[in-house]
Amino acid sequence: MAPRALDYESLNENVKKVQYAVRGELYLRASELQKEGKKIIFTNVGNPHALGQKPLTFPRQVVALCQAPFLLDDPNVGLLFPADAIAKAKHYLAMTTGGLGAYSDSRGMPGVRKEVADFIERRDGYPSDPELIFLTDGASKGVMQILSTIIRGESDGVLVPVPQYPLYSAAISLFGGSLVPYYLEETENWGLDVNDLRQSVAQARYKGITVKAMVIINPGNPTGQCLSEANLREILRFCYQENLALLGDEVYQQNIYQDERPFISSRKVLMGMGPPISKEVQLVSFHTVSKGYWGECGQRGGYFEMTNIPPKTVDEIYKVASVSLSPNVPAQIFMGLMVNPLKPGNISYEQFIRESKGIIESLRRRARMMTDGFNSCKNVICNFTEGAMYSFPQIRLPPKAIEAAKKAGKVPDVFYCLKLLEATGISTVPGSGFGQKEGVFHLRTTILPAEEEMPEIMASFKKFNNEFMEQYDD
Ligand SMILES: Cc1ncc(COP(=O)(O)O)c(CN[C@@H]2CONC2=O)c1O
Repeated sequence: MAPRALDYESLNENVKKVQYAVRGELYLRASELQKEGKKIIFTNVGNPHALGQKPLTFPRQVVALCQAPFLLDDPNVGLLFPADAIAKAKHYLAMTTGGLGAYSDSRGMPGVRKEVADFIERRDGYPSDPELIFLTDGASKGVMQILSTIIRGESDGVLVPVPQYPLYSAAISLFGGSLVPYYLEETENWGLDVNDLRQSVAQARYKGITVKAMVIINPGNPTGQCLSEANLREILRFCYQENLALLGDEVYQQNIYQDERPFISSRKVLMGMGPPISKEVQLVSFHTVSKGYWGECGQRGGYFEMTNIPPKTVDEIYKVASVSLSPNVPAQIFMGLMVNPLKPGNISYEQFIRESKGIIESLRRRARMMTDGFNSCKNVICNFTEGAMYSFPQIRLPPKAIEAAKKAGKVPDVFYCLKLLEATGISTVPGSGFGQKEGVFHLRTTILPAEEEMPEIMASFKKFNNEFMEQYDD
C-alpha cells in the first residue's frame, strides 16, 4: 500500500531535518528519570517560573481582572485589587473588541502596539511607528514568520552565530534555506570578528548561496555576551556593505549582569549612524515577555519591529499574519504592561520595583556563582554570563572520555551530559545542540535554579566532574 499522508516516509523532508536540542535527548532522558522518581533539576530551558521564580504581582492582578471583568463590578473588588490594577484592567479591556475572548487585529491591538512604539522611543530616543510593530505569540513566532518571508529555497542563506539558539537552525531547516555559520570567539569572550563574517559570506556565495540576512542574539544565548555599541556599528556597516538584512534578537535586553556593557538596541545604533546606513539597512528586532524579570514564558507574548522595510513587504507580512487570525490576546496585555510599566507615585510602583529589582539582582549573583563554580572545576573553563540567563562552560574532555563516548555511540558532550544527569539529576543541554568549533565541547545550563540551592548544585557538579575526570584522565 502507498504510504499514507502522515506516514514517516511521506513527510516533508524539511520537517525531518529540524533539530531542537533544548528539548532533545537530554531532556527526554531527564523526563524518564523523573518518572522513575529521580529528583531532576531542569536547567535545560530558560523557564524561570518552572524553577521557582514568582511572577510579578501587578501584571497578574491586571490580567486576572481582564480575564474576569465581572470582578470589576463587584463592590468588594477594591479590597482585593489595588486601584491602579483596576484602572489598568479597564485601560486594556477598552482596547479589546469584546474582551479577551475576541480575536484582535492580526498585528495585535493598536493600543498595545502604540505602547510598544512609545517604549522604543523612550529607550532609544528615536521615533517608532506602531504600524511597523507586530505582536506575536512569543518571539519564536515572529522569528519564524520573518525567516519564512525571507527564505525562498535552499539557495537563500542566513548568517547565524555559532553557538546559536537552535530556533534559528530549526527554522532555516523547516523553511528549506541554508544556514551560513559565523563563529563567535570564546577566547574573546564570544566576540565576533567582521573578517570572519566576510569570509563566511564569501564562502557561501562561492557555493552559489545568496546570503540575505544576518542574525545577532544580543545578549547571547547560549553564550551570554553583550554587544557593545562599537560592535553593533561594525555589524550594521557590514550588513550595509554586503546588502544583508539584520535580525536583532533582543529578548534578553533586561537580563544584564555587568555594568561595562549595558544593553543598547540595534535600532538605536542604526538610527545614530545616519544616512545612508540608517536609511538603507533593513532591520527586524525581536522582544518577548518570556525573559527579563518577567519570565512569563507560558503567556506567549512577543513583538517584532521593522525598520526600513518597504510597505509592500509589510503588507505581505500582515497578509500572512492574518492567516493565523490573532496573536494571543492576554499575552498582548502582558506585553503592554511590560513596555508601559508603573510609574513613581502609582500605588503598586514600590512593590513592582522591589520584586523586579530583586529578581535581576539575584540573577546577577547567580550568574557570578555559577561562573565561579564552573571555573573552580578541573578541565572546565567558563566565560562570565554578561547577560541572558545561561552559563556555557567549556568541558575539556580527556581522549579516553572521547573514546568512551564513541564506543557508546554518543557525541562526546552528550556522553558527558548524560553521565552528569544520571549522577546528579542536573539536566543540561550539550554544547553540540548549539554548534561549536570542531573538537571543543560545552554544556549549557541556565542560571535559574533558586539562589539558595546554587551552592549545593555547584558542589554536586564539582564532585561529579572530578570523579569523571579521575576516571578518564590519562
Ligand atoms: C535567543 C532567543 N530568542 C527567542 C526565544 C523565544 O522566546 P519566546 O518564548 O518569546 O518565543 C528564546 C527562548 N529561549 C529558549 C527557551 O528557554 N531556553 C531557551 O534557550 C531565545 O533564547
